[in-house]
Amino acid sequence: MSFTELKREVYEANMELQRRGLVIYTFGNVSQIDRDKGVIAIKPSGVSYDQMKADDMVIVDLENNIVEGSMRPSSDTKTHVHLYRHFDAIGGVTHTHSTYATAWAQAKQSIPCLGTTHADYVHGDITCTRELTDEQVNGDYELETGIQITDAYQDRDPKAAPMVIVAGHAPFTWGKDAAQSVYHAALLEEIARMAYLTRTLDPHAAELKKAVMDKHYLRKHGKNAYYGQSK
Ligand SMILES: O=C(CO)[C@@H](O)[C@@H](O)COP(=O)(O)O
Repeated sequence: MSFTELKREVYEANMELQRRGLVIYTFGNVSQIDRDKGVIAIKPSGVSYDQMKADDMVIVDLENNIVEGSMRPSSDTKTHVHLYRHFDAIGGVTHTHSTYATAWAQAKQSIPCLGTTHADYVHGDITCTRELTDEQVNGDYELETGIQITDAYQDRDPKAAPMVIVAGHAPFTWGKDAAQSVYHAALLEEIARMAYLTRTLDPHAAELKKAVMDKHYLRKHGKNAYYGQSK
C-alpha cells in the first residue's frame, strides 16, 4: 500500500469517529500500520476533524521517528506504536474519550460481562488497567500508557478482547485495520452505556453465566469463525 493510500484509510477511519459521535473537537486518534514498510499513519496532534485532510496524516516509523508529514503526530503515538510492537496480529488502533467508556475508566472499574451484547464481541470483562505511578507519569508517559495496556494482556489474547479502558484516562481499541478498530470503539461505547444503565437499575446485577457467554462469543469467534467476521 502506498503512503497516500495508507493516509486515506486512516483519515477515513478518523472521520468515522466523529460521524459516530465518539469524539468532539480534537479528542481521539486513529492509526494503521503497514508492517511490510514498518510504518504507521496516524492523526496529527491537535487538529480538529472539521479542518483535517487526508494528506495531514503523519507517517511514523516503529522508533517513533517522523517519516513523512508536516505536522506533529498525535501525542498518543508512542502508545499506538507500543501496541503494534506487542500485539503482532493487529493492524489498527483507536483512542477516544467516548463518554460511557471513559466514565468506567475514571471510576477505575472494569466493565463486567452483563449480557449477550457484550459477549458477542468480547470474551470476559473489558479490563480497566492498573494506574501509573508518579515516576511513570513523569517518565515516558505515552510509552508507559502502552505498557499499562499490554501488562493487562499478559494472560489474554488481544483478539478475544479488542478493547481496554485505561484507569483515569480513556479507552483504546484495536482491530485488523483502522476501520475495524473504530468499529470496536463504537461497540465499546454502546456496551459501556448498557452496563452503566444495567448497574444503575440494579447495582447487584449479576454477570452473564459463563456457559451463555461462551456460547455467544464462540459462535461468532470460535473455530469456525474468523477474526473480523463481525464487520
Ligand atoms: O488522551 C488525550 C487527552 O487526554 C489525547 O488523546 C487527546 O488530547 C488527543 O491528542 P492528540 O490531538 O491526538 O495529540
